Amino acid sequence: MSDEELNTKISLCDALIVRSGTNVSREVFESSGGRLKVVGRAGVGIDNVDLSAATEHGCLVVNAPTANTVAAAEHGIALLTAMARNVAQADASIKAGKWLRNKYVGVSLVGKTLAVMGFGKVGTEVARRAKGLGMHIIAHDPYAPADRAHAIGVELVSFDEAIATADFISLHMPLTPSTSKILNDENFAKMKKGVRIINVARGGVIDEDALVRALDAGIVAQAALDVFTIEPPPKDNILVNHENVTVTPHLGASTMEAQEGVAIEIAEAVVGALKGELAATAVNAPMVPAEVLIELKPYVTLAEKLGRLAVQLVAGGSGVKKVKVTYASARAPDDLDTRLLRAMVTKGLIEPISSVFVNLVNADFTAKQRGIRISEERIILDGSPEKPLEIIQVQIANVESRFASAISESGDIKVEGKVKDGVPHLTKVGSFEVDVSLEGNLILCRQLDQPGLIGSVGSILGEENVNVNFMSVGRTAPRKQAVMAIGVDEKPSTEALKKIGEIPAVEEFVFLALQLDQPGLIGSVGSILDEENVNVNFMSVGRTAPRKQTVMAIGVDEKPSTEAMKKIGEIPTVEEFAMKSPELAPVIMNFTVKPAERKI
Ligand SMILES: NC(=O)C1=CN([C@@H]2O[C@H](COP(=O)(O)OP(=O)(O)OC[C@H]3O[C@@H](n4cnc5c(N)ncnc54)[C@H](O)[C@@H]3O)[C@@H](O)[C@H]2O)C=CC1
Ligand SMILES: O=C(O)C(=O)COP(=O)(O)O
Repeated sequence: MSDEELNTKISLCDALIVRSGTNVSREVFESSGGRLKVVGRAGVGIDNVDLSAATEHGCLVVNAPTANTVAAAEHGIALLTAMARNVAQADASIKAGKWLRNKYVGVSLVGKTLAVMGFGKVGTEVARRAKGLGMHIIAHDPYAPADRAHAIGVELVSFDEAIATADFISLHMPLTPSTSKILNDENFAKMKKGVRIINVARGGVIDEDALVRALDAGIVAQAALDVFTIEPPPKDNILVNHENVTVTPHLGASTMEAQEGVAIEIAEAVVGALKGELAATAVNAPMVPAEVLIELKPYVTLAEKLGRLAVQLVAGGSGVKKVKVTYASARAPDDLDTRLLRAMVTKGLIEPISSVFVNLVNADFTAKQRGIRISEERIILDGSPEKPLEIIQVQIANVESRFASAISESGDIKVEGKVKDGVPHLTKVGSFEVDVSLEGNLILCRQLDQPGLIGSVGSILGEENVNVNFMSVGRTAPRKQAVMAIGVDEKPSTEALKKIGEIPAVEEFVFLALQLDQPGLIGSVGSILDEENVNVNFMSVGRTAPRKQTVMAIGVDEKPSTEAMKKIGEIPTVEEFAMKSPELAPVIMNFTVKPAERKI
């Protein structure tokens, strides 16, 4: 596809898998209209993917970092040996009808010094193989641990020492702003006369014009290049046509084995990412191992809900700028990765007040863009660190609240929660202790503590058919002020909320939506049938738990058209459905709908 074609078609895609030849630019993310969720790079180098744009759009980027390592290293060795013995040039001359034994006298490798620049995966494998050829290996890598190098008999040296002492220099660092054109006129001048250069990393790490000058001046005797600043290079490229340069068209990863390996590695990573799993090879998001993720799952939900709750307590007009998240845990700080939790608090804080989609990838970016500063604090508890966390607390500073009781002694909006039996609970609002599971929506209500109040609120909600799933009252002292937290499945009508506000003992109250509204399933099915003039004579919904899976049974007088059935099947929340033949009518339907567990 051309760039234009990719930009046009990308809005139809949830995922994109590329090699180095596709430029995944900012325009690609912008053209995707938010649909693109993951970019998979079937290889190592991600310099062809605009990572900042991906991050800003909440699009995960994953790569396949290991499956082509050996292929790239083998190609590096192939270029090294081919260059030293003029294999490519000699081959071309013979095919041109010549027999030039004197012209193509080579150099030996044994005993020569090879500088491996970038001692990562490929660099290490090149070093191992070159040792087998009897070469002396030095390496330069500012981030590689010296003991890993020592373990395979390689000495880590400074950049200047590496380039000044080497007979051969092999490049294996990524292309970044700090490695761009790192081999330039100044550095070629420091090299041993007659040095030979191999590049299977990225063309951009060499200043190609400077390399031509160094070749012409005899500083560099030969170069072998698999990669170029512009790929494919223009036909009249001086470097490509230079006598002393051996070139291949970016073949480092191109073996049958490596391509099969990266294909599998990237397919698994992309499928995992689309299922919402965190990829182990994520490039622009924290990598969280699967076992940590399982353990943190309920805390992740708690963090998001606390953020969602806290921001809805902020009075309109007061901007959220400073947020503090406090984690109380018996675990040592480096034993608890809070990046995921912080990202989820951010998601909870931002989503109710904007249309931005926030995920682990763009949480920090989005917060920064909106000028929200999120700081974190740890409280180390005594005791056994079986649970990763005891308490998560979210505080919003310098704001007014719609619910004055949410303001703590320190003047901040403060909410606190715990995970109990795997379920997130709200345990504190301001300085009031409460205990309410954060499964549905929430009504917070401050009242004078007096008998009969719970009953009044309960019956207003009951009349409205609003299911109360949890209720908890925390008070400062008996018959003084109390905060009542009521968990409700549905949003009560404005009328019902007004009635609650009118109960004389209620001093203030607030309704907080903790989950995004789901599309009305009953309404969707109903209107499809209505359009078709199909009379619905019965409808019943039974569910296992609020907002979980539901089975809906619909009695209809007429048989809906195939078209209508198809439309029902296409409603996104419908997982499966079937129609019993109307010929079997009358059908006696028996439903056993378990009442939702009530605490009052
Ligand atoms: N020609 C081809 O087909 C292939 C090319 N590659 C390229 O090879 C390079 C290396 O890949 P891997 O070894 O898998 O990556 P890697 O991430 O394992 O290793 C890169 C190493 O470079 C080091 N490094 C970073 N900045 C440096 C600097 N300024 N000076 C020296 N070292 C520095 C890093 O610390 C790291 O150890 C990448 O550029 C990659 O894109 C990889 C596979 C195939
Ligand atoms: O993995 C890399 O970094 C490579 O350079 C391989 O690129 P390719 O997938 O062969 O276009």
